[in-house]
Amino acid sequence: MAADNMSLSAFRQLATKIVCVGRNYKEHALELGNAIPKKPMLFLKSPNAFLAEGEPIVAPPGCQNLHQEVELAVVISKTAKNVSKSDAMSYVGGYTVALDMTARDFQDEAKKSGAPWFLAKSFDGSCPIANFIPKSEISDPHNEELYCIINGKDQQRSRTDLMIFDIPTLIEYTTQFVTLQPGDLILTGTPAGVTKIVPGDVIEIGLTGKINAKFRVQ
Ligand SMILES: CC(=O)CC(=O)C(=O)O
Ligand SMILES: [Mg+2]
Repeated sequence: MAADNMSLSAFRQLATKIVCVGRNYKEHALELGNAIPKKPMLFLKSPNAFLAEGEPIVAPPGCQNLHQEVELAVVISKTAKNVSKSDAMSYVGGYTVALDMTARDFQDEAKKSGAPWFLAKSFDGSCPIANFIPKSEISDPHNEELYCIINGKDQQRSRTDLMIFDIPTLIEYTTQFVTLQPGDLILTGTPAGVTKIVPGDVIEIGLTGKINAKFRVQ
């Protein structure tokens, strides 16, 4: 399938991993009392995390503090290993907007004990995604406005040029360690404004003028 013609279901089927970048927006790192990273901070969600529009967001068992994190996601179009920054954008097939749903109480507990964030970040349905946007529709992914509206009110809104590490840097850094495959996603980190989500909430995410998706919390 042509990389610029991938449907949501196609990249969902192809993806073997969702690489997530943490603390890539200064204001978000600071709102949770975290240090600004000196190099990209990566963690992983499995493809079980994908959730499409129409499917409900459900907190994992025992979670008392579920947070939303809206993020610009990059869809990889071809096998990528040891890619240089200057070549990196040729490995991008398109974009989408995703929610990095986070069981914040699980994460806080894991941080205290030095345990992995796996259950806080990679529970089933923890990555609601909007539709695929072909690369040709976004001339500069670092010049877009990302938003998250909860129950009709703005909760997160930010320019993507505020990312600490840009997309070529993230691809170069990641592919030193991990081979990215067609359909894999890089979630580029969330801006400030994460908050507690409760059953009945309606979360709208998007890129201004380009894409919008709506999810209900069960
Ligand atoms: C503190 C976090 O959960 C990091 C993260 O996912 C982010 O987007 O930043
Ligand atoms: Mg995140």
